[in-house]
Amino acid sequence: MKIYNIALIGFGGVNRALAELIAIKNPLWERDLGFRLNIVAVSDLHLGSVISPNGLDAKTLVEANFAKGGFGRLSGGNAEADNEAIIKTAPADIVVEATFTNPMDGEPAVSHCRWALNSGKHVVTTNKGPVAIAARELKALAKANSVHFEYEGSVMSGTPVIRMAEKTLAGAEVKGFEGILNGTSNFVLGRMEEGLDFASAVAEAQALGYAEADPTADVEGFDVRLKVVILANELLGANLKPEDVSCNGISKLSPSDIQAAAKTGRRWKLVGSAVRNADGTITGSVAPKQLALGHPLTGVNGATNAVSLNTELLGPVTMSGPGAGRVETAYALLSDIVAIHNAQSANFAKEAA
Ligand SMILES: NC(=O)C1=CN([C@@H]2O[C@H](COP(=O)(O)OP(=O)(O)OC[C@H]3O[C@@H](n4cnc5c(N)ncnc54)[C@H](O)[C@@H]3O)[C@@H](O)[C@H]2O)C=CC1
Ligand SMILES: N[C@@H](CC=O)C(=O)O
Repeated sequence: MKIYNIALIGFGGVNRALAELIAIKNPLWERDLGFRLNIVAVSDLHLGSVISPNGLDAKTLVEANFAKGGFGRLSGGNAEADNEAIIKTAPADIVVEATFTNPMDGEPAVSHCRWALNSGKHVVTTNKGPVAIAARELKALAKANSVHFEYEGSVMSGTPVIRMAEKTLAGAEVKGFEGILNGTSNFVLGRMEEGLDFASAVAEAQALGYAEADPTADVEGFDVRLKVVILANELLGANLKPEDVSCNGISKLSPSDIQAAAKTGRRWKLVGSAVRNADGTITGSVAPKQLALGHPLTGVNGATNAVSLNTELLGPVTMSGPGAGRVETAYALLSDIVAIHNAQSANFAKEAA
């Protein structure tokens, strides 16, 4: 049975949820997936950092309710985050990057990924910054170091849109897509339709763990813009940067706009889309749209996301599932680790044959 040592960079909602899952699900994963996870290091801006080569108790990490700098109290701990040393020197097989998404230049997460890959460690991440801004470089770095760079949770949380489109729909020829790609804004639009004001709806989304550290990214469309870039680059072979994608959010919609649309059987949705044009160029956009009841995205409610892929051979293929949430996103990290484990197991089997 395989044990993967992991280092957690960032210990907020998502990585904490992964630790919670590790505390209870390792025996199940060992039986069903063929591995267990052992946390050997954690580094967090607020809590500090800690390395324990034999492993930290996941339950204690989750339940201890550490205050600012609290990891400094642990053996091997430091009251300050020390990402570079942790990533480069912790005895980890996999670095789990779940710090804040920086929609401008992806830093410092891009550097976290570079340090890990250059140290021969796999990276799994839910952070959209490095994927939207530096995926090509990071994939090449992973290849050069014979490790994996996996990022299923960067779009639609634990709903496996990237792997589904790339693996299961290989050959179907994706020509474009449109989707609801931000759980917070979709949740906020739904709550406003029910009569809640914008600020209270955003506060609810924050409490539920859906929103970015700065929810401006959710409501102004910046988060969807990163996801449009990721999907367009992955599925359409584009080379878009965030600034190539036009972007408008939902903050200018008033409760009366939303309720007026509802009265006519329509719903406002924040739609992210990209299309391959006749000349081969790819155009991406993010904009609020009023959708009619029969549209496949109209009935997608709450933090649920959906994407409709326009394929040459199948026509539209629509996938829907959680787009945000702590456990839902931690599942994406697990699914990335399963992908690494399966690839490694296949390699070992090939070498042994
Ligand atoms: N929460 C969700 O539903 C989803 C989140 N994501 C992405 O996953 C990542 C993590 O999300 P959450 O855990 O919800 O965020 P969070 O805001 O709850 O936690 C982020 C943690 O990272 C720490 N941190 C920030 N910068 C750091 C740095 N430079 N070094 C060390 N630690 C640092 C913070 O102290 C915080 O504890 C974000 O990039 C987010 O965009 C992706 C899909 C869904
Ligand atoms: N804040 C994001 C989280 C996932 O990327 C959202 O609300 O969708």
